[in-house]
Amino acid sequence: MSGMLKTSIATVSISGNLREKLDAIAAAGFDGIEIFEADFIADSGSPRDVGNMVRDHGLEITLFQPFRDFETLPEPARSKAFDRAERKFDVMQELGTDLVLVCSSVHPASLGGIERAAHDFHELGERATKRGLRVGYEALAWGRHVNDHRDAWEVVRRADHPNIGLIVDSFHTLGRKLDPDSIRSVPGDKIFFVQLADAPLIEMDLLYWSRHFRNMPGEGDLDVTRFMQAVMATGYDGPISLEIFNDQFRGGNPRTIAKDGHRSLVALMDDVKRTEPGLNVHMPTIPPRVAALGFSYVEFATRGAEAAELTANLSSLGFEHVGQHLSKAAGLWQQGDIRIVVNEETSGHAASSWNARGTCVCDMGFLVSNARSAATRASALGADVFTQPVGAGELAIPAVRGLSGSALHFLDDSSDLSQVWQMEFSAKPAPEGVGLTHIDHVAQTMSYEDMLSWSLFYTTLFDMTKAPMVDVIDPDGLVRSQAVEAANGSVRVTLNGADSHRTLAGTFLSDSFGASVQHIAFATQDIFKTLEQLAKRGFETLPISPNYYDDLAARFDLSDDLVRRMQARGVLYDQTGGADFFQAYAQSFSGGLFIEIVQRNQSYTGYGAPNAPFRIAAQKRLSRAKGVPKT
Ligand SMILES: O=C(O)c1ccc(O)c(O)c1
Ligand SMILES: [Mg+2]
Repeated sequence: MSGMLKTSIATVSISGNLREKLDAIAAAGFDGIEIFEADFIADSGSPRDVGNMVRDHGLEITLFQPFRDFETLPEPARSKAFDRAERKFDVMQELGTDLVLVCSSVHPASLGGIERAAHDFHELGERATKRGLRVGYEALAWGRHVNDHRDAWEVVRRADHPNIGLIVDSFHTLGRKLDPDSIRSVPGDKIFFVQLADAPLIEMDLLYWSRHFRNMPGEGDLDVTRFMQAVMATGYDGPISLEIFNDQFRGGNPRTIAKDGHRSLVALMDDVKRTEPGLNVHMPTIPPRVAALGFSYVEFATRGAEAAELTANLSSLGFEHVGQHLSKAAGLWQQGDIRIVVNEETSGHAASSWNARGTCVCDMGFLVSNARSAATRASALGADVFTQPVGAGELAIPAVRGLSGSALHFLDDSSDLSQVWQMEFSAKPAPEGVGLTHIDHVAQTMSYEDMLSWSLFYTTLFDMTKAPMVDVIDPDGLVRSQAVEAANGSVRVTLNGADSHRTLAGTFLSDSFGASVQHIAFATQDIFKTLEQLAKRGFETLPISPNYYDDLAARFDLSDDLVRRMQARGVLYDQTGGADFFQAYAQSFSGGLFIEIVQRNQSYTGYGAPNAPFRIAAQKRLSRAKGVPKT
């Protein structure tokens, strides 16, 4: 009987030289690799050396690939193809792997014909058997004659050879919109190998899409779970292997990409088990995705004058200092359900965050359905557990490392964790303040290439889904924004990816020495009432150009009075499907952090992206006027 399912990844999926790739793949927890011919040719070691190097990393070579343009050639090309195959067999034996992938021919001279192909594969099977090797046939979505896994299976079936089997690849099946359930009728022992990849739905040439835009299962839009359910239903028990051709990954950090890949496989197989419990999936059981019910708190690391500026800001926003930590230099500021911890410790996590990047969000607490399960699932998905010494009278709250090493704590109502505010801060009841009720969303700014990693992080750990990607137009460049959201919007995080240093997000990214929370949006039920009370406290909103309001009156059917009131308070407006959205901004503090105030009609699901160019222009105008360098 079989043991645990083996995980594998193709060496093309990540950057670096072969040794760097192997280090990253082994560290991420994979069992094996598909070795791409080019990776081994580029290495200076002999095939035997390369094989040993792979095994020294605790990895096995699950597949050698690709062997191209083999089947249905006329003579003399046909004989040459068999000669080429024999040379590859030599290499495989030296490397120490028994399975080769033959992808369907794109050769202009190939004749096609299922029976002719089956005949060629039968003969190849005979030759492979002499060497103790096996051959898998994969239909490329753009193959000249065979481009559908059902036809590849018919070739394999008719080849009728124990050493000839089928290789399925989720991209080729799902990318061509073929029904993955057609795989269910293939006998599991005739599927020799399974390759997995997702991809964003973009209309383009299949080959170009496949070679440049594949990504990890869960990072794209294909139903890889359904594909994998079909594969597992056949009784397949070979390796599950990622084969990701992606321009960005080729230049990315090999360790991050490998980790993301392993995370995607663990989450995928967990989804497969949960969606179709009857399947025999030999993977360790992990807790299900955790419901994210709200933000419990956001914690700033700060010090001295910046701390004074931050608390003055909070105070002008209607927050009150409701408690002080029993042993740490950390104050709790609250209004409604919004808790902000202001941490001025000179040692520990907050201190090192402040040392590295100045005033910043060093920690967030999510209220979840079950905090312990969240931590267990997070570790199973490869997150780094975060721990700090727990002082007398303090609770050990489970946590992992989030964006850029920041902490992400899990709290729930079902255990003593809900007592933390009383126990550690002797917190007074929260004031109503100016009517800010809860955190609507937190915006994390990162470099564009980190966006997939973090959306995968949130959507595999929590019961959260991705909203459609939005372009935020900055006067100096484009910022991509991807929101991840819990059902009914109880937790929303926007991931903003900058790739130019001249955008507001890009400037923040370099000034804050890495990815971090750039803004926090607080919700109110009545933005005008809230802003009126704030004005009395001397709070200043970001001034918006009068042109914006002329345009607004032209774009939407709004009363003159409403537009006038918006203009008076610097309120921006958006509407989708009849649902209103109002937003206003506070002036930035501490190197570009800022606060947003929103009033969201229940069914408005966006973030006011159409307003971003005007808001960003206003922020840049203001920082220039204040003489803040570089923006
Ligand atoms: O793009 C290709 O040529 C290619 C090669 C081998 C594969 O397994 C594949 O899915 C694609
Ligand atoms: Mg493939």
